[in-house]
Amino acid sequence: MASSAPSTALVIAGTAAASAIATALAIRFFSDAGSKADKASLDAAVRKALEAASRSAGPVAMPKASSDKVFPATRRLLRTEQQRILVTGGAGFVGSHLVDALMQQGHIVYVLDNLFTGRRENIEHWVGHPNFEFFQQDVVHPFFVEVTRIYHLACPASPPHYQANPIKTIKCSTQGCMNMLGLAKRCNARLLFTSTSEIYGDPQIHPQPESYWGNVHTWGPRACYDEGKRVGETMCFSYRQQHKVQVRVSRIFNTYGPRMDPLDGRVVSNFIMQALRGEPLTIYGTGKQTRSFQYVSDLVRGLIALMEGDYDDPVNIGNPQERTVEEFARSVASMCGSAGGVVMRPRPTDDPMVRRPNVARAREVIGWQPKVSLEEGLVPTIEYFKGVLGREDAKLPADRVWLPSDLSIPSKDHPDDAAVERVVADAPVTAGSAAASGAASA
Ligand SMILES: O=c1ccn([C@@H]2O[C@H](COP(=O)(O)OP(=O)(O)O[C@H]3OC[C@@H](O)[C@H](O)[C@H]3O)[C@@H](O)[C@H]2O)c(=O)[nH]1
Repeated sequence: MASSAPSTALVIAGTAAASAIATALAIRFFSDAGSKADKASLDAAVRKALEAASRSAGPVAMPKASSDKVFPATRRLLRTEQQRILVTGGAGFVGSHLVDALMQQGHIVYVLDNLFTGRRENIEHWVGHPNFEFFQQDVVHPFFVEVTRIYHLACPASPPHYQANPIKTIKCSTQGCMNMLGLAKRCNARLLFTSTSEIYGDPQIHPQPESYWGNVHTWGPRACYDEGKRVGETMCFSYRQQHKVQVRVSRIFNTYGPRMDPLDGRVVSNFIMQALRGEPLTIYGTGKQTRSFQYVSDLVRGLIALMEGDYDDPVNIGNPQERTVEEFARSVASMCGSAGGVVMRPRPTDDPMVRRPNVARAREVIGWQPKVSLEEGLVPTIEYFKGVLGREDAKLPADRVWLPSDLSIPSKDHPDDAAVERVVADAPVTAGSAAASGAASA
C-alpha cells in the first residue's frame, strides 16, 4: 500500500517489458509490406511483451532524483489547501500536461501508469520532487492510496494502439474504471473520467451535443475503445446513483500538442513527422472526413475546471474549429515547408466521417471555452516534433507505413464513402473544402 504522502521510492521493475512493448508495437504498426509469417511473429512479440508487462503487477516507483536536481516552479500551498491527487495515465501525452498543471498549483500528485503508451521522459522532470510520486502499475490491478481527487485517464487512445490488443483495451476501460471508482468510494474522493468523442461513433447528428446517444458499431474494430468508454461512463453514473460517489465525465475530442508519441499512428503525429521528413502525407480515404482539433493546454484547463466545478453530467471538451483531413494536410504541409505531396490510403473501417463538438454546455456550466487556434497550436507542436526527429524511437524505415486495413476487419454494415460524403456535404465545415482524388499534392 502506498503511503498517504510521497516518500519512499521503490525500484523500477517493468521498464524493460514496457520498452519491449513499444518496440514490438512500433514494428507491428508499420509492417504492412511484410509476409503473413512476419506478421504472426510480430503479433507473438507484442503478445509476449504485453504478458510480461501484466506479470509485473504491484506498484513500482522510480528511483529518487539526486538532491541537486532543479524542479520547475510550484506554488506553496498550506497543507489544508493541498489536494492529494491520483492521475492514472499520468505519464502519457495528455496526462503529463495535466500533472504539470497540478504540480505547479502546489498539490501532491501520484502518477499511476504502466508505460504501455506513456513515456517515463514525460514526467522525469518531477521525479524526486517531494510532492510527486510515480507508480508503474497497470490500472487493471487494484491500487491503494489515500487521495482526494482521481483523474482517470489511463487507456491507449490512438486507434492503432487500442486496436492492437482489443481485449486489453476493454479490460482497461472496465476493470480499470471499476478499480478507480472503488478507490474513489473508499477514499470519498472525487473522480473525473476521461471519456471521448468516440462514444458518438460515426455520428448522424452534427455537431455533437452531449444529449446525442451516438452511433457506434458494437462489434467493429473501434468497439473495444468506443464501447469500453461508454461502459466507463455507465459505471461512473451507477456509482454516483448507488454509492453517491462524486463523478465528473469529460468527453474529449481530438487533442494535439507537444509530447505526442511520434509513432502513435494518429493524423497529427503522422502528418507532421511525414512533412518534416519530406515524405508524402498519408491521407486515408477521400480526405473529406472532418475532425476538430484542440490544443492540449485548452484540454487541461477544461479538465481542471470540470473537476473543481459542481456540474456532474457529461461535458464535451474540444475545439469546434473543424477541418477536413485534406485541409489539415495542407496546413501541416505549408507550415512545415513540405513538398512531399500526399498519398491516398484505404479508409479505416468505421472511421467517423464527421466530428465536431458542441461546447455550449462547457461554456455554461464550467465557464470554459478553447483559446488556442489550430494555427497557433501547430507552431509549438511542429517545434516539438522537429526535436524528436533524430530520436532512435522515432525512426522508421522510409518505405514502411502502417496501413489502417492491417488492423481493421471489414464491416459490410458500414456506409460506403459515397454515402458518408452526403453527410459531409450537409455538414457545416469551417474552412473551405477542396477536392482530393487519387495522388494529389498537399
Ligand atoms: O496518417 C493518417 C492518420 C489518420 N488519418 C485520418 O485522420 C482522421 C483522424 O484520425 P486519428 O487517428 O488522428 O484519430 P480519430 O479521430 O480516428 O480517433 C481519435 O478520436 C478521438 C480520441 O479519443 C482518440 O485520440 C482517437 O481515438 C481519421 O479520419 C483518419 O482516417 C489519415 O488520413 N492519415
